[in-house]
Amino acid sequence: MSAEQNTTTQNQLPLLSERLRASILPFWNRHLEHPFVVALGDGTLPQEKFEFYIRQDALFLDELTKTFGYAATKSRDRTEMEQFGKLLLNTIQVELSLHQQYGKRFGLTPDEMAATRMAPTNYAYTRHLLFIAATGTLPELLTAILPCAWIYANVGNHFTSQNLPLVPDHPYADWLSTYASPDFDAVGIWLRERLDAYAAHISPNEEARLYDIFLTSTRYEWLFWEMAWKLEAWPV
Ligand SMILES: Cc1ncc(CN)c(N)n1
Repeated sequence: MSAEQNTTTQNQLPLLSERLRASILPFWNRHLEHPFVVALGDGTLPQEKFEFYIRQDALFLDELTKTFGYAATKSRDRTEMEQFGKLLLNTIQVELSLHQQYGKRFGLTPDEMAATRMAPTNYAYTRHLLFIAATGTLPELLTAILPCAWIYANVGNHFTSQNLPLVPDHPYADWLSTYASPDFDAVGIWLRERLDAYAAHISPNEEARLYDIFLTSTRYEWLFWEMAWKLEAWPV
């Protein structure tokens, strides 16, 4: 089956997830061009910036984990509930533990990691996700968290498999290979499948809201790189 047939069925519109991504396409590749991401990929990112990112991201992942818990409460399908449970555990066991390993490598104690305060962008992004998780519909929630999985898989794959061979002793190889792994790719694919499965039951008003949510999460993902690049702090 060709890539085109894969995302569309004959004589039909592209799938909802593809339409959402098409709507933000001008922003999509800007993630790969962000100086934080470029330096992460070629291994030149100063440790201070990566450490800042890791500390913030550990706090982010605590909140992302909760969105999977909310998702399970909004589902009526046992297989889906089970998968949300797995995603919740996976976020803690794979992603958070990766961050803790980096923390250890940088000489940070778990207490120091936990004492980190959320920077403004991280706080705002996680409030956006938690608000939708708590008050939105399941398709809204899936749409809000989809850029997290999709963009990170895109970044991981960009710097590993096809495009740039990693330099020897790349300091962030573990991070890149986690997000380039087929297991992580599968998270985004599954979220897209679920969202596309709900698409037939979504009203035009609801669909317009999904575009807005998807754009907001995508913008916050970009702002998160920016936050770490600039070591963002509360101005007052
Ligand atoms: C900010 C952010 N977005 C997404 C991911 C990938 N779960 C992450 N670790 N951090």
